[in-house]
This record gives sequence, structure tokens and C-alpha cells, in this order.
Amino acid sequence: MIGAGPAGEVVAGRCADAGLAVAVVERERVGGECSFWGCIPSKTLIRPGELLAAARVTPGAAAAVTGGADAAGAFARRDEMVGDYSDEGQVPWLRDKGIQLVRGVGRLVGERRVAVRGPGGAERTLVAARAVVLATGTRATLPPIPGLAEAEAWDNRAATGARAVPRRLAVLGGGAVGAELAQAFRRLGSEEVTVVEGGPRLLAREEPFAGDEVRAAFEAEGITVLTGRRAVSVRREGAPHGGGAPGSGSMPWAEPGSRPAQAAGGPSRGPVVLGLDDAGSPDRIVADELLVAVGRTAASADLGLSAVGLPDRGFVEVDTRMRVTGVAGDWLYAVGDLNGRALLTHVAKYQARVAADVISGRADPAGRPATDRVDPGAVPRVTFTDPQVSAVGRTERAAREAGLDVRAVAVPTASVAGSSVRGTDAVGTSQIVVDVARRVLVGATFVGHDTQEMVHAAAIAITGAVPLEDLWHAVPSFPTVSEVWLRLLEAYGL
Ligand SMILES: Cc1cc2nc3c(=O)[nH]c(=O)nc-3n(C[C@H](O)[C@H](O)[C@H](O)COP(=O)(O)OP(=O)(O)OC[C@H]3O[C@@H](n4cnc5c(N)ncnc54)[C@H](O)[C@@H]3O)c2cc1C
Ligand SMILES: NC(=O)c1ccc[n+]([C@@H]2O[C@H](COP(=O)([O-])OP(=O)(O)OC[C@H]3O[C@@H](n4cnc5c(N)ncnc54)[C@H](O)[C@@H]3O)[C@@H](O)[C@H]2O)c1
Repeated sequence: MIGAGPAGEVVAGRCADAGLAVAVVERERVGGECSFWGCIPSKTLIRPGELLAAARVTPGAAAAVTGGADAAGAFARRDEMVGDYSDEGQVPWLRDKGIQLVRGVGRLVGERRVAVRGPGGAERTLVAARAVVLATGTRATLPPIPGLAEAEAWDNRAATGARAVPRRLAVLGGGAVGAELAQAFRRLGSEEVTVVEGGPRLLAREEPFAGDEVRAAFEAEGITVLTGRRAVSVRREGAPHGGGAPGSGSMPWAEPGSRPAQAAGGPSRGPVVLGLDDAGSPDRIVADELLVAVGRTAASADLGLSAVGLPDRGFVEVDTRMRVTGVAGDWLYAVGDLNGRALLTHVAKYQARVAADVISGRADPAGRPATDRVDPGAVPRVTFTDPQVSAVGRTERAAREAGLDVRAVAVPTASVAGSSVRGTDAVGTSQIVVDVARRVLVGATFVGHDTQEMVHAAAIAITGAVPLEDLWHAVPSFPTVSEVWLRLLEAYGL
């Protein structure tokens, strides 16, 4: 196994449970991007602002909110949640399962052979009897904008690891990373936050109404959103002082240049000036920090893929059993972000369970050969903005593009008592996309407060192909936001 992020950890654990001898090569921290610089710290930094916002719209609680978020407290909680950037807490379970942890940088050097460069540069070669699993994930993409590489911009590592709240924050990219962190920092105290998105709307992969509703919420709380705009230059004024985001690059054997060096902010750095194209105004943004969140690049460049006849770059293509396409002999697998199918932790872990079962010869719970049975169009996802965007399956447009005859119905999420009792600002739209012929859901989107837990019901409805007539008898509790299911089925004509 190369890489001990969520994907690598799960493959290792499940293979060990099946009685296989497992070695995991990890160059930084067991837990990967999600634990230290992704899901966990970002959601921890979002939480204080989310709670304060909820209290502010709840008469009876609102008066108790007399100030803003305590950023120092939020950062302290973040540090706790990431184990002070140490993976010591994650290591014992590997030991308990008998998994060998090999610290160092791994790369393929031939069939079933992995060379590992460890601390001090010492190299050893591991030879797998059965399989090698690649689970090296991704890093933030740095687009080729003149001046950006020298501007000490933030990537997700620097942003989630911040030790201070910038007064002015510019965010390049209005996808999940950009949107979540823009709002988190606004609520932690940034006075000016500007999101620059090259496409027509925020959260482009979701239903158009989702991006529009998040934009409206952002603008209502003072975040500027520029869509259809591109950055053409970046300049950091004042002398750079170097430095690094907590935890990044501190492993002596980490690949040089494998992460852009990021500055944590400081008094000696001047502002950053982001020059924009001439498609509108303003023509520039001046900020104290620039977060670059324009997507992810596969960590495949130094993985030795050419040693097995594959290109040394890009996402690694796999089949539904997670075997790397183009490599004979059923010994090479790639799971998680590295295969580019859906860059989400829960998908990485699902793929990991499939790969582990394929490798160990375990059938799926129905007795069939282990296979990825999740239609790429049926992946659940939650964007933890406020309002949240909780969705599973296809958008209406994606369903039509896939050749399905669908009908979409939408209702306001606020149309149920469960939304109103929560506070006075209920917002958002909920929508289901129904396959007209089969009368089953192929997509569902819930925009609103507290919708994150609603998405799994929709995932079950889609995965189980539950007919609308049966969903009608799934009675939602009162007064919960889930009552919106009833409104949606009524809107469909039931
Ligand atoms: C800011 C942010 C927030 C996110 N929030 C969410 C969220 O809320 N929910 C969600 O589902 N997803 C979220 N994601 C996505 C999630 O982090 C990824 O989908 C997940 O981390 C993928 O897991 P992975 O194991 O494939 O890769 P990674 O977590 O990237 O782990 C790969 C591991 O491989 C190691 N490695 C790489 N190359 C080598 C090598 N040559 N030798 C040895 N080791 C190597 C790395 O050090 C790393 O530990 C977020 C991402 C970001 C950036
Ligand atoms: N809550 C979650 O589950 C969660 C949270 C964060 C990240 N993630 C995962 O991480 C992945 C990466 O997130 P991300 O936000 O970095 O990527 P993304 O692909 O989701 O969004 C990037 C955005 O940047 C825009 N963009 C690209 N180049 C640009 C440029 N030069 N100027 C302006 N805009 C530009 C794109 O149009 C796109 O909207 C996501 O696909 C998601 O799967 C998930």
C-alpha cells in the first residue's frame, strides 16, 4: 500500500482483518489530507460561525449572541482535532492490526515492487506477494497565473492551518473548498472576503439553484462573489518572509516540491494583488491572503508509474474492481482521490472496501464478486456552507445528458414546520429528479439548514430503487426538515 489517507487506511485495515500481511508506506501522516488539512479542520473551523448564525435567527437565543466568533478558540479546537498535526493517535490501530507502517516516500520500481526512501535518504525495496495498492491522493492545483507561484498564496493546507484571520481574504475558485472556507473565514472575522469563480456560478457540479442560493446567502453576510471572472496576474507586495503552514513539509523525507511552500501570514508580508480579466469590474482585488481553490492534481508524478508502462502524471484509471487499467496480472490497484472518480472521503473509503475484498477474495454481502456498484452519478455529497447543499445522484441536467427521461419537482425547504421551528431565516430549495418510466429517484438535492443528515435517506432511495409509491409510506417525523420528502412527493402528484 502506498499512502495512508482514508483510502489507504481502509484497504490496510480490511486486508489485515482478512488475514493478509500488510505494509503501508506513508510519507507524511497516517490519516492523509482529510484528517489534517481537509475535511476535519475545515469542518471544525466552520462550526463556530454556523452555531452563532443559528443562534442569531432564533428569538430567545439571539440576544445572548453579543459578539462574533472567537477565532483563537476555533483554531485551538482545530489543533485538537488534528492532534496538533501529529499522527501518533492514528498509529496504534495499525499496530493493533499487525499492519507494518513504513515511513517514507514510496514508488513503483516494477511488478509488485515498491522502493521506499525513508528518513535520511535510506532506500529499501518491498516486494508484495499479492498486490500493491496506490492511494496517494491529490494536492491543490496551482494554476499557471503569472506571479502566483511567487505570491505565497494559501492552498487548503495553509488555509485550514491558519493561525490568524486575514482582514481581507481573496478566494480563487468557488467550488467546495473555496465556498466552505470563504464563509468560514468571513464568520471567523475576515472583514472583506471576495470569491472569484471562473464559471457562471458557485458549486458548479450541483443544481444551478444550489449555487445561486449559496451566493445569495454569501452576499447577505457581506461576502463578494464574482462569477465568470478569471485572474490574470498575482503580485505579493512587500518582502516575502517564508514560513510554512502548520504541519506542511515538516517531514524531512517528504518529496521536495510535493507541496507548494505556503506562508502562514505575518507582519512583514505586504498585501497580495489579484489582477482580473477585463470581463467586468473590479479589475483587481487587494487582499491580505489569497486562497487558491481551483481543484486538485493527482499525486502521481513521482509514483514510478512509468516503471509499469503508465504515464507519470494525471489520475490513474481503474476498472470497477479498482484494478489499474493497462497493467496485466491483477496486482496493481488505485483507490481514492488518485483515481479521480469522485474526490470525497466516503467514496475513497468505499473504493477501499471494494479493493480490499477483491484482493482478499471476499465476496460482497450478496455473495457476488466485490465490485464498485455505485453509479458515478449516484455519489452523495454535502457542501458544508450555510445553507448546506446536500445532494446525491444526478442533477436534472446530468440525468438528461445521460439519456434519462426525467421530471424534476422542487419545493422550498422552508415549507415544513421543521425548518421554521429552527429559526426565522429558513431558506433553500429541495428537489427530486425522478426517472419517469421507472418512477424511482435518480437525484435529490436539499439546500437549507441542517440538511446534511437528509442525504442518506435519498442515497438509500436511489441505491434501492425504491418506487415513489413505496416512498409515500415512509412517514417523516414531525416536526423535522425530512417532511420536505412529503411535500416533494405531493408536488410530483402522489
Ligand atoms: C479543504 C478540504 C476539505 C474537504 N472536505 C471534505 C469533506 O467534508 N468530505 C469529504 O468527503 N471530502 C472532503 N475533502 C476531500 C477529501 O479530503 C479527500 O477525498 C480524501 O482525503 C481522499 O483520501 P485519499 O486517501 O484518497 O487521499 P489523501 O487523503 O490525499 O491521502 C493520500 C496519502 O498518501 C500519502 N502519499 C502520497 N504520495 C506518497 C508516496 N509517494 N509515498 C508515500 N505516501 C504518499 C500522502 O502523504 C497522504 O497521506 C476535502 C478536501 C479538502 C482539500
Ligand atoms: N464538503 C465536501 O465534501 C468537500 C469539501 C471540500 C472539498 N471537497 C472535494 O475536494 C475537491 C476539490 O475541491 P475544489 O473546490 O478545490 O475544486 P472544485 O473542482 O470543486 O472547484 C474548483 C472551482 O474553481 C473554478 N476555477 C478553476 N480554475 C479557475 C481559475 N483559474 N479562476 C477562477 N476559478 C477557477 C472552477 O470553475 C470550479 O468551480 C472537490 O471536488 C470535492 O470533491 C469536498
